[in-house]
Amino acid sequence: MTVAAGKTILEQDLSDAAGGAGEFARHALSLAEQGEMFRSTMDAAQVGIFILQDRRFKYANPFFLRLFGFTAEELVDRLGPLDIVVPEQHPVVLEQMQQRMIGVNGHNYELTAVRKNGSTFPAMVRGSPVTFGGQPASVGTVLDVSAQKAAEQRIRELADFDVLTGLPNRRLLRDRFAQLLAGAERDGSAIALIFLDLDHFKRVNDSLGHSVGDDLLCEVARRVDTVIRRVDTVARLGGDEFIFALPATHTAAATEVARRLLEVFGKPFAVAGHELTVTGSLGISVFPQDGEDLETLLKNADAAMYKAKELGRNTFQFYNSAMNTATLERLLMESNLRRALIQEEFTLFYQPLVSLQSGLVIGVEALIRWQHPDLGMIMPDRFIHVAEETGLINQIGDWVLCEACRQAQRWVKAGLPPLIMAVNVAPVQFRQAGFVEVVAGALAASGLEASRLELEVTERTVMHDADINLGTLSALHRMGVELSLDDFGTGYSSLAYLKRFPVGKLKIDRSFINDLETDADDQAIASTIVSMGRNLRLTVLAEGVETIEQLALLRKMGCDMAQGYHFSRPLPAEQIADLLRQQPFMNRND
Ligand SMILES: Nc1nc2c(ncn2[C@@H]2O[C@@H]3COP(=O)(O)O[C@H]4[C@@H](O)[C@H](n5cnc6c(=O)[nH]c(N)nc65)O[C@@H]4COP(=O)(O)O[C@H]3[C@H]2O)c(=O)[nH]1
Repeated sequence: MTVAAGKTILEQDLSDAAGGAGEFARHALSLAEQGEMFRSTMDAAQVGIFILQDRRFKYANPFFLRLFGFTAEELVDRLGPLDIVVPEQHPVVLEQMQQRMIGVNGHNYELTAVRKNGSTFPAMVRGSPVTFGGQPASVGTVLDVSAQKAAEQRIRELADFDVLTGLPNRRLLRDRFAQLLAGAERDGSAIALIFLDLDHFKRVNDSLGHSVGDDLLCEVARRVDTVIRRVDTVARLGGDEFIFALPATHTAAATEVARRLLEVFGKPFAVAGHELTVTGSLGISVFPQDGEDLETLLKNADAAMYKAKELGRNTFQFYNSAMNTATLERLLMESNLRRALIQEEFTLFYQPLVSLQSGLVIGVEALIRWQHPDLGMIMPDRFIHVAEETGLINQIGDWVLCEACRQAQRWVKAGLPPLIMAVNVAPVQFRQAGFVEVVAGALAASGLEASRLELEVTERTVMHDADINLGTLSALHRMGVELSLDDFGTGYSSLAYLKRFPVGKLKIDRSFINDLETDADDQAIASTIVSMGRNLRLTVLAEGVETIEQLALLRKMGCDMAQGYHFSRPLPAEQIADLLRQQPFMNRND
């Protein structure tokens, strides 16, 4: 059987339907016209479309045949999905076929497809169960996603490595450290973290110029890399700061590595015709006694490094608890936070979200502030993590949601145009039981339409336990609430989950916008995210836009929206109202 098989099945199906219902005569189109319409649609479709029955292709449209390099005669009734997918993925394909047989709808999934000539490509496939001739069958689509995968890979590479030295950057360090931590927790071993800061590096930059400074950093990176083991990670945090993460390393072994690192600086560096003598100061913290997560260990290693500088530089110090009073500070903060909730010390500021097409403010992001009676305004970076660690974030987050929804309605009542209200949702809050109900409650109490609420979650939040989160995201999506991915580019940046999760907006992380004018890699990342978003029909917003040059570049890339100090800092509700009254308040591309 050939492509004609497709006709047979379709026609039979149509006449079954017509005979059964006795309605077909009333339809405007004849059977022949319907058949014609089917064929021309299939011929023109820019996606591979196939029909499967009994594990064999019964039909494939021209796009599909071109994609795989088969003729209809070679494929139809002769081959099945297992013949065009790499063997390792046969179990997945079999399971999917089984699901379609029992009538379960599929979602997008990725496969490595094999063409007739043996070459492979990443394919995005989706199937739906149907019945043909009274027998179960499935109809599916397939797309070649090589270009998107290449873009994803490029984003990840650019996002994970320091461009100057090629060493892992902070993001990759965070990922690697999470793995080390899981291992150390499993087998009860220690991890040492060494913070290296070059002594008087600024003098090199100031006296010999940045390019000599850069060359020196590369040379240092090369040398220190020779001192550590393969299992160790050295990362550059930026400037002249390097971090070493050493698994299974107790104090004695860490001392040994620190000595070797100091020796690295024993010989002068030959850089751009100069002989430079540089030394370094090292601070060391050890998991678990000096901290149980990367941030704490980094902070403590940093404190120890400062101590080493105080002691005359070119030496190392281990962290001890007297070096900072972080724990005490945290305890204080926790009880303070509880009181702040009761005494209503929190307030929301709002930062405009601007459409780059119209120049209008079409939404705001709610950002929490803590108006402390003695300390004044405290920014969220100082207390949100404590709230997350202690679970208080649920109550704080619920308050933020309700207040933000209420405020959005207050502006409408004051005669201002309706805005999108974007609210940050912390991972713990997102995963709490009943979160969907909390959102529904906030909407009902305020009267805000669901479509005007946008919840901002980070990539890491949704990827953690993706299946459970998919349930929550889908429930919110069904309610009509918009979902946006915050800090995009710093996590997984994966097409597969973007397609899977009902997300409507990507927010390009501020770290890619900071140096947009000068950093070609950041430009590549931002424009890749913009085009990825466009392909997936997602709105893309750039965070942290501070200059007109950044704005111009983003416009050129086709970015939809932006947010940042260039337009406005986060403001109290009344000032936002003033600003909205001046709309169109900015077409600041001049
Ligand atoms: N340098 C620079 N910064 C800019 C610019 N434009 C905006 N920002 C700052 O970037 C942050 C944007 O919010 P975010 O990435 O969601 O990051 C937020 C968010 O992760 C968290 N946060 C704030 N409010 C809440 C909240 O109600 N709930 C939760 N869970 N987290 C919140 O705290 C973070 C920091 O908030 P803020 O300090 O208000 O800092 C805000 C904002 O003031 C710019 O042009 N340049």
